Amino acid sequence: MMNSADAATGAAVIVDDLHVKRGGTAVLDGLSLAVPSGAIVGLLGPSGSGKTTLMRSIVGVQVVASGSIEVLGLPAGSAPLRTRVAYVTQQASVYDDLTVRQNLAYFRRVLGAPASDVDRVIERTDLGTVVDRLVGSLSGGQRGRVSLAAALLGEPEVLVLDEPTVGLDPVLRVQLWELFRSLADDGATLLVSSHVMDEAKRCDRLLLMRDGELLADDTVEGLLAFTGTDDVETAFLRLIERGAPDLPSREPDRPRRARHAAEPEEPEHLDAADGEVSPGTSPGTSAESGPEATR
Ligand SMILES: Nc1ncnc2c1ncn2[C@@H]1O[C@H](COP(=O)(O)OP(=O)(O)OP(=O)(O)O)[C@@H](O)[C@H]1O
Repeated sequence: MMNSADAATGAAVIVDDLHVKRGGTAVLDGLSLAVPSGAIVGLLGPSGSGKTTLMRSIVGVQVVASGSIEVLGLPAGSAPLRTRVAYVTQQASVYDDLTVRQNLAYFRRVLGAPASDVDRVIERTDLGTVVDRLVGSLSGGQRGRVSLAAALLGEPEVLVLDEPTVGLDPVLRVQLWELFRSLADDGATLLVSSHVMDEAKRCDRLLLMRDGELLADDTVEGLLAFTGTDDVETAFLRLIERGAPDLPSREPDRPRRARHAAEPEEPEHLDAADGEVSPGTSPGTSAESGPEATR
């Protein structure tokens, strides 16, 4: 099986031996992985397994203790990536007192995207019937789509989406996954987190996480074959029973570091509580309180 983490070419994101502490506790402890270009990669794992922390690290809004993260060949969070990487957080934080169109027009200007982009993303996210409504009057699912629309402004090459389908009905979930697929078909790379294991089958590759560790980095078919199971949920349980991590796809010359080896000291520049990076890397982008479309 291919180990995407080691395929230096064709990877949009390469994470190597990443250590992150939050609240003084090791949350990611030596994580290495890669996200292939033009693919939809599902980031799955139970609540608290570190999915959001990994995504925050990849978009450059999380202080990391050690390790490296390369996005499109550049260090995560570096200035040239601001218009090339979009981040949609779990919490919608578009402006409630502006209409859909006003929100998108605002973010469009901040990003320096072409004016025609507003209509393009409205159409792509199927928001045409609510463009003149205040965002505060929309349903949760609609607000989420406004966030996604904002993230699509400027046609970012990498989209990092934190649980974008939470709270959506099955029809909307299917529509959203169809949109993700069309974005990938157009060449975008998508990293999409989810609790919902049955969404895994819509992904080109899966990263299964538990307790800040990677249990698997494989295709759905590869994962099912390796675990001898029929569905991803059972495969996940099987990996836990087997005492994973023992990644099937990892190459022998890249041994996985022992879980508690080389625990780094917390760097001096970490914020006291959490290791948040200050806002300011992109328009309205604080780590957890800014607009969810973060560049
Ligand atoms: N601001 C914070 N301060 C301290 N610890 C935090 C903070 N945010 C998250 N953590 C801890 O980091 C760990 C990983 O959290 P994270 O949000 O990355 O997990 P997750 O897999 O995204 O969870 P969920 O699916 O519930 O969103 C958890 O143990 C969590 O309690």
